[in-house]
Amino acid sequence: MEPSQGRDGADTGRRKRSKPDDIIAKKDRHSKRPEQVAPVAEEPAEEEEGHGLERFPDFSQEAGPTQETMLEAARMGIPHWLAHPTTIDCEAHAAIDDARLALSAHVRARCEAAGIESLFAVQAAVIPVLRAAHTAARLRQHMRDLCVSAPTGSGKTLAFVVPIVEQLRARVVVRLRALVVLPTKDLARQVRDSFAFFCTGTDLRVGLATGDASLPREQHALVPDMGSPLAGGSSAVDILVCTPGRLVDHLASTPNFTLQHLEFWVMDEADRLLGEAYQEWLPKVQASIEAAPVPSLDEHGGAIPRPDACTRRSRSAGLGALARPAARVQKLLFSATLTQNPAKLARLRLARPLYISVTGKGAGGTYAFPPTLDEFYATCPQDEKPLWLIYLLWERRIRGGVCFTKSLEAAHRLAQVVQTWAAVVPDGSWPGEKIVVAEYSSDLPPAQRAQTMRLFKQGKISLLVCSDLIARGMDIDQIAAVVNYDVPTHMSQYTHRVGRTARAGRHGAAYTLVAAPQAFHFKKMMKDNGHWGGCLRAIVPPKDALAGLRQQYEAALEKVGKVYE
Ligand SMILES: Nc1ncnc2c1ncn2[C@@H]1O[C@H](COP(=O)(O)OP(=O)(O)OP(=O)(O)O)[C@@H](O)[C@H]1O
Repeated sequence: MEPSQGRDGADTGRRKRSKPDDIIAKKDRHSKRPEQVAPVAEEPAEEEEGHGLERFPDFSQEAGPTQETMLEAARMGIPHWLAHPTTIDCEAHAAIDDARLALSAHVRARCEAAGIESLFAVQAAVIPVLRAAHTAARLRQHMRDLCVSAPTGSGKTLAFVVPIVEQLRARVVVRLRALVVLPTKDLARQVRDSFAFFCTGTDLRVGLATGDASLPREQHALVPDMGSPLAGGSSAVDILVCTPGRLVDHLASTPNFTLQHLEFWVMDEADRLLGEAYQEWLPKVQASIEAAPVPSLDEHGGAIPRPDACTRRSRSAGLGALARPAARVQKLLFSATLTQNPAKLARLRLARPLYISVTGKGAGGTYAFPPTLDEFYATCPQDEKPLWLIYLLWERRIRGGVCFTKSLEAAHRLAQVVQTWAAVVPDGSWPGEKIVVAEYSSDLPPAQRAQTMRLFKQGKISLLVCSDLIARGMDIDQIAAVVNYDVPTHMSQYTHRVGRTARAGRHGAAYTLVAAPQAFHFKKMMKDNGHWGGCLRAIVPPKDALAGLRQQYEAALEKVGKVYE
């Protein structure tokens, strides 16, 4: 039966067939995988926030905190600043030439080159704070650390890229002054590209340390002089974008690599960075920033600071009466799902922190979503989920879709089933163009991953099936829809996954397939986070709507089943 016929045609009954779960969730032993390569870090299972001390009182954004919720926050040990965010309306854009932003002609020209007509709410809120802090900080030690929470796709990257470039543009000597840490290589590359774009036309140099290149190569790219120890270190870059593990490698083994000149320390996807040890990166970076520079020895063996040691932070340590108070590194945390765990934030020793929270759809709950996102869910039998995915592809005309599964293995097998199904659908029977499905996972060779992404961006792939590799932070314009094939285990995972679409004011749709055993958990998770009711709409296919798709689906299932026999 053709899919198009089947929509109104009758089902001829179900043949005996392999259960899709047996195929999709089977162990790896029969897997016909390409050559194994070192995997890229997958997004680990998110740690659930919201138990005991970690649970944040639910403040209504409109009404503001009541006396009761304030008391509750105090009782739970939540600091005042965390319980009282500065709330920004997501519609509060600002014109590029708005005087509060004080943007230079250079940055305005780069915005124009990027097609940016106005600044998004998070940018309009954060840029003036950072600009003012750095002008005033030279006179007064009043710089505040920032924690910024804003919906996915709301433009958080430029909220730190623009002010950092503005601040460093006028520097004379190259020093490592801005450190930007991200949890994965792909995200680090993406942010490096944003810096590179805004630094074009300036002398500023941007470095990347993710482990993509060998350690010696990275060392030479970052530190021009590794010969003898220099009190002030040595740097070939002003801005370093890195992953935490590689940063620790450089701190441990790159001569003259130093953080003593830092002015900005950005943690993007901060909740993920704070949620994992990454070789104890956090205390190591803190120790390195706070360490006094190593004095050089003069010819008489006395310790004197070499001229380069007169850094902002070493002045107070080395120059006695001439000492000025040490400048501080400004810490900037960004995430769509910023941790509200006071214990985790306390590890950062934030100074006079300011918490900026940009609203979105679902304001009032802990998580905010892009206002341009439409969310749906469909309750279906566990062993028919692939068929329901095919139904969504067909009925919702999903093109430029990303489908998230719970594991690499599940992604691999699901991709095989849907690919095989697409191949058995006779030409002409599918409304619109041919469906092309591809797998995108961390255990594919990097070249194959890059090629798949290229084809997806060119619109030659209709659906990418993947695990959580690109669930967080990845900014891909072409994603028009997200499918949660497996229900996310935590609300933050749901937020990041669905946030791959509906970015930068574009429309997008998110679909979640909820198998009966997960229905209770899914509904509870949504309700507990104030994201039920009008937020999601149920998809209920008309009777027999799936019948017409079943024949080819079962044929595909059987074919794939044979591979694993
Ligand atoms: N002012 C602007 N005008 C138009 N487009 C913008 C503007 N600012 C950012 N963008 C675009 O919006 C998209 C999303 O931005 P960005 O990746 O910074 O989002 P994000 O808030 O970091 O999302 P996530 O939480 O998912 O990481 C990017 O493609 C970016 O180029």
